[in-house]
Amino acid sequence: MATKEEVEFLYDLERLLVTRRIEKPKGSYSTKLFKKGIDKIAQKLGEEAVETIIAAKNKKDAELIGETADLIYHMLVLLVEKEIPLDRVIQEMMLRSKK
Ligand SMILES: N=c1c2ncn([C@@H]3O[C@H](COP(=O)(O)OP(=O)(O)OP(=O)(O)O)[C@@H](O)[C@H]3O)c2ncn1[C@@H]1O[C@H](COP(=O)(O)O)[C@@H](O)[C@H]1O
Repeated sequence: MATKEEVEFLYDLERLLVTRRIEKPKGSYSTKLFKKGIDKIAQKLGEEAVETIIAAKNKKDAELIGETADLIYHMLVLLVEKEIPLDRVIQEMMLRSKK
């Protein structure tokens, strides 16, 4: 069972990334991505997806967890760049839920 902190973490990270996109502080990896724009962000998301698939096939759990974390982070950066709130995606998934 996830803790409240774990459940809210992605929303906290989303808020931080929105701030990074506006303020663009030096030394931030997210700033680097936002400055390069959608093509670079989409390219990184694709790379991370491929690395996740490779990790899944190699059946190394720790590696797969790490690559999935990279993938989700880059997905969030993409959504923030496109100004699509994470809520919108969650709502779409809830509409599909048969529960
Ligand atoms: N979750 C992440 C996260 N996951 C992965 N990464 C970065 O994603 C990069 C992926 O590694 P790669 O080797 O593919 O890329 P690279 O060679 O570093 O860079 P490229 O030139 O290929 O773009 C690494 O630099 C990781 O540090 C992340 N960077 C930041 N976060 C979160 O974002 C928050 C804000 O980070 P900053 O914007 O850096 O302050 C942090 O507190 C974290 O919570």
